[in-house]
Amino acid sequence: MVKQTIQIFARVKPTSRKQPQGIYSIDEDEKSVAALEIILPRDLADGFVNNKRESYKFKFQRIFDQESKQDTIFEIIAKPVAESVLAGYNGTIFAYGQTGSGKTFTITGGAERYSDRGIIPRTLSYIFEQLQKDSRKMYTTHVSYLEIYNECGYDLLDPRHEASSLEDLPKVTILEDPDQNIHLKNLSLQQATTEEEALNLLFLGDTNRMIAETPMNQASTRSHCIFTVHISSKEPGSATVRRAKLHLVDLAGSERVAKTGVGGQLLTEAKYINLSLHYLEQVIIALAEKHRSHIPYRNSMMTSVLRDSLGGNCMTTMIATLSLEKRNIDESISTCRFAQRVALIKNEAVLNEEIDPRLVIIRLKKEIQELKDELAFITGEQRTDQLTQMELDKLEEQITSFLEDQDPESRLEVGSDMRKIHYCFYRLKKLLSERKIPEKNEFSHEIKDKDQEGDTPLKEEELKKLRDVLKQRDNEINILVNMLKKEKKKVQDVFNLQNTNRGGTRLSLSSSPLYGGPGDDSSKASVSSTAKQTHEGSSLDYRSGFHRRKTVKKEEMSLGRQEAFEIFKQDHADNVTIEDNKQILRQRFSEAKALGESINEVRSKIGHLKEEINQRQMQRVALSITDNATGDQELDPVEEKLRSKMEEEKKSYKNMFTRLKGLKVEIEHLQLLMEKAKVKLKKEFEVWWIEEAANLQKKSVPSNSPRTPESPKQQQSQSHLSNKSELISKKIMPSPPPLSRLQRNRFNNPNVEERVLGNSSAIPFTGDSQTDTDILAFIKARQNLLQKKGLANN
Ligand SMILES: Nc1ncnc2c1ncn2[C@@H]1O[C@H](COP(=O)(O)OP(=O)(O)OP(=O)(O)O)[C@@H](O)[C@H]1O
Repeated sequence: MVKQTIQIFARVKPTSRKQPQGIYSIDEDEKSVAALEIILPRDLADGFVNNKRESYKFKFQRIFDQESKQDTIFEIIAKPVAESVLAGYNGTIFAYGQTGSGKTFTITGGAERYSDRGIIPRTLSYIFEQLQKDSRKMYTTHVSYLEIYNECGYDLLDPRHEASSLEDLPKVTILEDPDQNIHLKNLSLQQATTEEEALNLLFLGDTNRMIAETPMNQASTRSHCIFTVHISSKEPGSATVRRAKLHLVDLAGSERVAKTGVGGQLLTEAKYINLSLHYLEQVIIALAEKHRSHIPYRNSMMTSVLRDSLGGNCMTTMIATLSLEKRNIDESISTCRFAQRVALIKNEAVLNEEIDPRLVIIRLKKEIQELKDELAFITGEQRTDQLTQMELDKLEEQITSFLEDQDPESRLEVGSDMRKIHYCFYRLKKLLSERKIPEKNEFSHEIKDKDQEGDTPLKEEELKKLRDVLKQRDNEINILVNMLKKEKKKVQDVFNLQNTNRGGTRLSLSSSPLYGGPGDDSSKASVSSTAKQTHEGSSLDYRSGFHRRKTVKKEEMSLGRQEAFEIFKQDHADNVTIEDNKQILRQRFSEAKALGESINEVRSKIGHLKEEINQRQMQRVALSITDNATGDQELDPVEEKLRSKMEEEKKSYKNMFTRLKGLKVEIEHLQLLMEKAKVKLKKEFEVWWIEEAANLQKKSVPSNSPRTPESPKQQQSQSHLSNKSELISKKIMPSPPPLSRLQRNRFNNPNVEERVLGNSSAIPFTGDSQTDTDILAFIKARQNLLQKKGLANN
């Protein structure tokens, strides 16, 4: 057991504007702790933060200033936690801080550069690297990704859904068993056998999170996210399984509602966030108090899920993310105060070891078989599990005559065959429960084994010993089978619930020590084959899910919108990122290609050198035979030279190979970043498109002025355009934009068409109000863009 207080670290986000001098200072001199001093600017010191204090000092394990890079954060904060998870302890790293202070950047990473990878991808990379190195154990790794928004949990790794809103994602609920273990119903657990698979899952979850958020609901700001890596390990042949979980938590923005000054839906969200963070604070206060027996974990979903991470069996680390700009000073001080309280909490992490009941059963069964064989050898009888019909009939006769025998001393003699003994007990019990045994025959006397008196003492003793062992083993098996049944029932219950809820089958997570988690073959065996298929199917699905999404979206986009999309994306910051990353990718690809070629060259050089050395050796042997010389022990300088050259080539081969491996990971990561940026770009375009259409509508509707009659020339030109427009509109607008019904109704208003028609005779119309509205929206949007870029005619 490791007793440890929660480790607290602080990270200061770089400021975009020039930081006023002396707003904070870091003192690293003190032993094993660092102090962060926040110095209030003069104009704030008398203000709302606190009465006239000028500076605040907070202690942390370490403070990372604005210059700190992601690799340092990983090395110092996350690596030790990952190491303890690999050793079998649970671990949690959570980021806490106000919106925009860098929580997501720290936990997941930035979306632009490979070097901005956050704790999750770096930890996955480290974990898989370590697992690969350790061949002494068998490891199984699974991941899950949970989002908590307004007190509801959502599974971000559901491969069966194309989420377009949060409600599309499977809802995760909390179940608590009688032993107070938390089970997350509906949270899928996806197996990841490589770093690449795990990263794909992370990106799938992030994309689902991004797709599901609306402008009103910036999910990243207003929701809590928990990415969990589950590792189980076992040495071959051992019955002990170690399980550990690593929670990587990105909490919602911690700012107070009063300051944000929000209303409506945002206020509701803010209340939920503040409430759940308030409950988190309450849990932390309660844990920090000595002799406090009740800890209010159940108040919110987040504290329930993180129960083990706070005051439980876990090594926990908190990162306080701080934005030390003047306007954020008060929030930063709150964050630091919160961290100081968290630092008081003690956790007791224990190794999560358990016996694999499946293996114990196999061992016991083997032992039983051996005992049976031994018994058969001694008794000279070969037994099967079942009694034959003849044996059963004979036993029935014996039982009847035993029950009918008036002699109280009479005995039921069935020998030492446990199957017969069990059968007799079974029959007697049945008869007793059916009350078919006459009062006087009730066997209240002890059954004594006097009948064996004639046997030799050695045989009798041996038989008795064997019988005892058998009985003991039977008992053990019964206990284990019951344990398995209980587990199977738990899993089955969850499946049944899920089937009822969603018409599908999913796995459930549990924090119970016996839970059928990753790598637990026993639980897998107990899961129905349908469930297994679903699980296997899903882990395949997610790999294609991320890429499938983009194809679907592309097909949906009409040519007109595609044109608008092309213009839209030209200036978009994400497009710049995509283009930059494309550039980097090209470079990396060509570097990888060149490296591949060099590796091949070096490989063939090594081959040649080997051959040369062989030939040299053969020559020397041949020479020594022809010259009849014995001095072949001498070192051959030529061979030595060849050898050292070969060593050099091998070294460079190894270096190049390591670099190539690194390049592969970087290329994959960049590809995923680009994919994510593209999805985001498209999503933003859709929002913008709808907004443009709505703006156009707003401008058009209020006009009630009668239309000026058109001149015959106008009418002529219009009808001409109208005919032509059918072709054009078909060409550029095959599908309507995804407008809401409300918006569609608004657009269907003939006034709009008429008004704009009256104003812009050059616009092609189709006669179909929906398509015409699309055309108008498109043209207007294009004009706006061109105006922004200074390319408009007027
Ligand atoms: N240490 C850092 N270095 C460079 N950029 C950073 C750093 N921290 C944050 N950023 C940038 O600041 C912006 C806001 O950061 P981020 O999204 O991580 O904040 P957050 O605390 O997660 O906010 P929210 O509560 O809204 O999720 C992002 O554009 C991010 O890239």
